[in-house]
Amino acid sequence: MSMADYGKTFGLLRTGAGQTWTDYTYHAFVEGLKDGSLPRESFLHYLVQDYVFLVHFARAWSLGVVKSETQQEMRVCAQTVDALVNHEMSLHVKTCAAAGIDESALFNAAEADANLAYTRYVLDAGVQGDFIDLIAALAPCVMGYGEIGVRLASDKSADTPYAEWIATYADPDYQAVCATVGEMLDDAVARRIGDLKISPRRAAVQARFTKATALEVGFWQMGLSPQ
Ligand SMILES: Cc1ncc(C[n+]2csc(CCO)c2C)c(N)n1
Repeated sequence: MSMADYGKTFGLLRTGAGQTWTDYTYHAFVEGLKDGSLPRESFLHYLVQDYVFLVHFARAWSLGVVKSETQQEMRVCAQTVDALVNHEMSLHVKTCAAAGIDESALFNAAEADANLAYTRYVLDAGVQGDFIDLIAALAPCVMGYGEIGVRLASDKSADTPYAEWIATYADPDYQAVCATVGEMLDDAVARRIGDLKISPRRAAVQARFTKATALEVGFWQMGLSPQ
């Protein structure tokens, strides 16, 4: 198993999520990206939904700016908003354009229920809770794709048309984003909670993380069945 070090808090939450983490990072959609067996139609359906997802995730990371209590937190959240809006979404735009789907069609795409459930769950975690509640719900998305990218890129036997997608998340720049978010999560926990392992908040923080992980599973599942 690829085990990049994304911090102590992430490690604790990842272990705590148990089988749900494996269901997410070894989902049939992911294995289809790895060996190239994922139908193009499913990939495009996923990409269109993922564009809408990223719009709402940019809103959630913007809420992170609002909930920040340190300059480091504000900087990381603001940088993530920039990365999402000005960089990550361009892969989607480029790939979809090649398939004849333009950006306004992406922006106005009808949201699948699994997509709506996930993004609004994360936004609500931030509205209802503090910075930790929000980041615990955001972490599975960031680190999960980091783990998936590294594992899929290390399989040299794979001949897949999804190599560019894999390379995006295996890229050292993206791995650095995961490490930075992991460090910020550790610092945020130290500042507000102390030792999460013995904190009365542990169960609630774990629940946020595990629910967001389960919603990632639902998102892959949605990607497998184009409407
Ligand atoms: C369903 C779904 N989950 C996670 C990601 C990956 N991702 C979303 S926001 C973000 C942080 C900024 O780069 C990353 C890595 C995705 N694209 N789609």
